[in-house]
Amino acid sequence: MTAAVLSIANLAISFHQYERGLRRRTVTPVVDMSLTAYAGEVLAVVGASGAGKSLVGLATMGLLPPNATESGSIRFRGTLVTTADRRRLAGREMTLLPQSGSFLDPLARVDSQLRRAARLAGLADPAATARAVLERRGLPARTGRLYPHQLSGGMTRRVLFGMATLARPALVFADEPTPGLHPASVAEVLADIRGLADDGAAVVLVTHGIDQALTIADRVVVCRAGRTIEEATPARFHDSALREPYSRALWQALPSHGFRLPDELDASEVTR
Ligand SMILES: Nc1ncnc2c1ncn2[C@@H]1O[C@H](COP(=O)(O)OP(=O)(O)OP(=O)(O)O)[C@@H](O)[C@H]1O
Ligand code: NI
Repeated sequence: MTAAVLSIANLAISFHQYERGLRRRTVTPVVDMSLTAYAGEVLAVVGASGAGKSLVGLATMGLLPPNATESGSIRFRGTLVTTADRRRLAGREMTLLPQSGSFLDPLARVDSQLRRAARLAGLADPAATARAVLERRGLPARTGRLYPHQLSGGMTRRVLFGMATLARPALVFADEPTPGLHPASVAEVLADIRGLADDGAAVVLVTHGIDQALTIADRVVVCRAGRTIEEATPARFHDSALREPYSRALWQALPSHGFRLPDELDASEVTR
């Protein structure tokens, strides 16, 4: 039986901002998002820039800024989790795999950051874990002595991947882990993500690379303007099976389909 690791239902996220003159303004970038990620599966989350995908990841990890309010529910392994619960789970039983190395501390060497992550995850021997992560990710031991700015793009992403997976989390929320990487590294990231799911984790993969996601995902959720509007399997992610015009437009805009954009959608909304 596959178990739901993450279940998000009707999530809405608003921000309260004070404008000049102390007038309060509320913006609601996430209106109604629902998704479920199962153990052993890759759930791809796609949609235009600004649709609210990253905010869902931050909310899942309990990392929304203090001026955010949230409604709806988030369950981890069937249990409703508050923001405090999520923070306790983050870094241990669920992790965020961020897009860029700016997530790393620029002033700390790689090995000390890996040790810190291992301590946070409650692992017994942080130093041994740090060494093992480098080896498992195919990085020479001396990588540990380097600072983030001394890493190449491919090395950075291996370190981030190693950091996000060192405690074998039940859930990995990968937020656009591939942009800026050359094709060989992209293939490696995707294979690694598939491997995490095959080892039993639930993986949420936020991506603009729909064509690549379709090759490794079990299901695809389409978001638009703060709502999840449709879910499909890769086999049914095509013109004639998708229900929503917007989802069909995403499919039509895939490079393999010649960037054919319908008139009612402009290119900036569909591609990036
Ligand atoms: N702290 C904040 N205060 C106010 N608005 C915010 C805040 N953080 C995010 N937003 C807004 O929420 C919207 C959704 O942002 P989010 O980063 O989740 O989009 P996304 O779908 O991940 O986009 P992309 O594909 O470009 O990464 C954006 O319009 C953004 O400006
Ligand atoms: Ni994002």
